[in-house]
This record gives sequence, structure tokens and C-alpha cells, in this order.
Amino acid sequence: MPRLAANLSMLYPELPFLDRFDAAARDGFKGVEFLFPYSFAPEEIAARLRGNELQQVLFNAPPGGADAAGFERAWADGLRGTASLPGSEADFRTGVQWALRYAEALQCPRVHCMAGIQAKSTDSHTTISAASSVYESNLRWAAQQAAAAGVDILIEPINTRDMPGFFLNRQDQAHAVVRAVGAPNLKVQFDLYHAQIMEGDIATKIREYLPTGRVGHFQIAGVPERHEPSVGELNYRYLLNVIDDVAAACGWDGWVGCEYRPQRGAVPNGTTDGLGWRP
Ligand SMILES: O=C(O)[C@@H](O)C(=O)CO
Ligand SMILES: [Mg+2]
Repeated sequence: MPRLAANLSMLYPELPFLDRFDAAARDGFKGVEFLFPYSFAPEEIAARLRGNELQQVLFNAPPGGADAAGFERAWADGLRGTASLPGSEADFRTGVQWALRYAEALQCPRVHCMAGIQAKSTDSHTTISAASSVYESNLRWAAQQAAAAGVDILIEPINTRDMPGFFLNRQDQAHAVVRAVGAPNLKVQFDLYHAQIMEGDIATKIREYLPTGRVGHFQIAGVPERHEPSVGELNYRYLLNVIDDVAAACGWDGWVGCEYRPQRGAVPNGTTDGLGWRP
């Protein structure tokens, strides 16, 4: 079975963030991921990882803004990354620099840079081509900065129902960007939940894309409610087996993030009680 990481932004919602590391370790997870660490000192998080013998496998660069308070405000204001936003290049670079400092402190090998939500425009062709060119040049710069630290930069296609206007929505679009940028440490974060909503045919896409070496990470959740993978229309056992088989054949050695909202919500032990789906 692929290695499963607990997503601490979504799992254990009944606990304060720092206590979620202890809970994940108690539940047998060896890896964790989350969206943003910036409200906490890197040393505080590193201590939780060390104390629980957990690996940090992924987190996100800031969604926008220029400092820790600004990052929180940006998310609350609806910013979902700046990588494809013309005019936000300075915030993008500041965010990547913050992320790489945390990645070093947490010994985390992957940072996800969200593409961002495009402003509505009457001239959509010009908007898309300006966004594409900013996106590629920002990602090229980020990948260069991250290479020196041994970190992969990830991009994630996200479904337009949850994030209307988000720039990156499909696997083929993401792989085309990675090919165009041409940096070996720029990879795709293949979230099966978003992919099922946008395009389906998930097993075929795993078989198509994983052997390319361009997939850096997977995430799973049930569709459409984003609860436990066992709830909903995806056959997650079959899909985890497909990942396992293809990974063994091509030597892929990554993680699958459990990025779902527990069906029982924020009740005590709701996440733990819902973990029976794990193989
Ligand atoms: O799928 C998601 O929502 C996350 O992986 C993310 O990074 C943005 O919210
Ligand atoms: Mg995801």
C-alpha cells in the first residue's frame, strides 16, 4: 500500500492544530501534511514532528500577502495563491521564500504553490495568455530557488465547483505547464478528489501520468462530500492498488495525503473512529 499522510488542516478538527500531530501519530500515521504553518514558529512545529517521529511531507506556500498576518488575511479574503496572477509577482516571491525557510526547518521535501483565482475579464483570451506566461515564469523562478534546498515545487489542479475561477483545473493542463517550465523539481500534486469532479477516468490517468516522473504527490477523499475515501463514488481500494502497482513498476516512492473532512465532524475521536477505511 502507498504511504498515507494525515492532512492536519482537515483531520482532527476537534483538536488545536499543534495537538493534531500527536493524534496522527497515535493513529499510526508516519507522515503529515497541512495547508499553512505560518501562524506558528517553525521550531514549534519541528518539535511536534520530532516528538512524534513524524515526517512532514508537504505544505503550501502562502496564499497571498507579504507577512504572517497578511497570509492569514489573504486566505480569509479569498486569495488562493498568486502563482498565475499578473501584478502579484512580488508577493509570490516573498511567499516562496517564507515557504522554503519553513521547509528547511521542517525538513519537508515538497511545497505546493497554488495557482490563484483569476479576476473576471471581458477579454478572456488575453487574460489567459497573460496568466499562463506569469505562471510559467513564477514557477521557473520558484523551482530554481527550491532546487538549491532539495525541495520540489508542486502545482495542483483544483475543481471549479469548490474554487470558481481557479486557474489550474485539469491534469493535462498541469502536465503541460510542467513540461513547458522544464524544471526537474516542478511536479504535479494529483488530488483524486478534484480530478474525479473535473474529469474522471482516474485509474487511466494514474497509469498515464505516474510513470512520467512528473507526479510528486497524491491526495484522496470521498467524492462528492469530501469525507472519508470510503464514502462516495470513488473505489479508493482499487485506486490505491493502481497507485501501488504503477509505483512499483516505475520506482515512485511518494505519499498519498488523506485530505478529507471526517464525516463525524469535530466530535471527540471523530477522525480516529472514521479511520477504518485504511487498508
Ligand atoms: O485540495 C486542496 O484543497 C489542497 O490540496 C490545497 O492545497 C488547496 O486548498
Ligand atoms: Mg488537495
